[in-house]
Amino acid sequence: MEGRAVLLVNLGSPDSPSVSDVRRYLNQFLMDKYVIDLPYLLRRLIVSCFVLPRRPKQSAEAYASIWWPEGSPLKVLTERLTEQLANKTRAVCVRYAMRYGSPSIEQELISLASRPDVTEILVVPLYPHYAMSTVKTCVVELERITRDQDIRLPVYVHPVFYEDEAYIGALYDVAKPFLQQSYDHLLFSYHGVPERHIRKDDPTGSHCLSSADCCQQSSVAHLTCYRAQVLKTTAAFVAKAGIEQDKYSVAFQSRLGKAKWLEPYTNKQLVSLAEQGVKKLLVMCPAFVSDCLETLEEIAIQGEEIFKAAGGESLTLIPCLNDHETWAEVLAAWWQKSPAKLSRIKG
Ligand SMILES: C=CC1=C(C)c2cc3[nH]c(cc4nc(cc5[nH]c(cc1n2)c(C)c5CCC(=O)O)C(CCC(=O)O)=C4C)c(C)c3C=C
Ligand SMILES: [Fe+2]
Ligand SMILES: [Fe+2]
Repeated sequence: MEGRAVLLVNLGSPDSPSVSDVRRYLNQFLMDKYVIDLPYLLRRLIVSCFVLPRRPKQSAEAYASIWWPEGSPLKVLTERLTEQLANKTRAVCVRYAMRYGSPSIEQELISLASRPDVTEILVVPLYPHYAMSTVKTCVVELERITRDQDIRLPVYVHPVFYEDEAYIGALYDVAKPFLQQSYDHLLFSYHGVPERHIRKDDPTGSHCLSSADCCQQSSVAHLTCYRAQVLKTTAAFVAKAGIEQDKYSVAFQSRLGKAKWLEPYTNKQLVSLAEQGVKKLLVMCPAFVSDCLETLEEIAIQGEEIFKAAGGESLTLIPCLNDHETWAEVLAAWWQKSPAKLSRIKG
């Protein structure tokens, strides 16, 4: 692996919680055709007329409530993970980039490719599960950059790792101290996606979301089915942690717009759990590798309010993998993976 550099890629955050920075970030994010997958003019209309007039102010307030003195939690945690990984590998260089905002993938890829000691680059998208709005957009962006910038050295992408034993082990290491305390229920809250995204990516054209148990049947469609993959993460985690079937459930958060997203929705599930008599609730969010607005604000602040208003007593958020030592060790083992287990970007 001599000459291999590593680039960790996360989603991104605004530069600051000011309304103008949040507006710029939301515009870049939501104008991505893999996030709002509509024809350009319709997407432009929706983003400009329905999202940008009001959402930046609301989101800026939410960001301000979780912002750290060093910056956005997602960005600071990705930076700390990068440092940990650099200390644990012999990679010539370990850097991070953000799909939206800064530092951009383009800037970091150009900088790595221009170093004489770098002979190949391993990109690790920090998403355990495939989704067009996360992994696909990242791969398409890498293809564009290598083509436009004429990057000739091999650029490899690490595959999704939703049921990788080491990843599940790291999730368990982080969660163990919380699971050892008394709790009534564990909720797995995954970022949602529109159902349309899942159907669009289904290579069979007919399997995904065709029945309530389609994700339990074996199908080639699961290579790109976000729902099947998050259910596999959940199953692997509860098997590892020995959690009984009546003590956990799965829900999907962060819905935007009027389209149907994966169900059940987290906010409704929080009310339903409280109404069923759950008092002490644990929530973990394995779709996020780093704590961010969606965990620290949507779950730990808003989610707690919803749960308590419906009769629950406490909601405890289990942190994401962040810069946990075990997670950095898992990544340190992955950096040496042979090209046969990675996919190469076609420039
Ligand atoms: C159509 C809209 C969106 C899709 C689809 C979507 C998928 C998706 N997102 C993440 C991870 C994160 N999303 C975050 C914030 C965020 N997401 C959307 C919209 C969609 N996401 C918006 C508009 C925002 C911005 C905040 C807001 O205004 O609500 C974040 C947090 C970033 C941070 O700065 O902390 C993450 C992380 C995944 C994994 C995913 C699909 C599986
Ligand atoms: Fe999102
Ligand atoms: Fe499926």
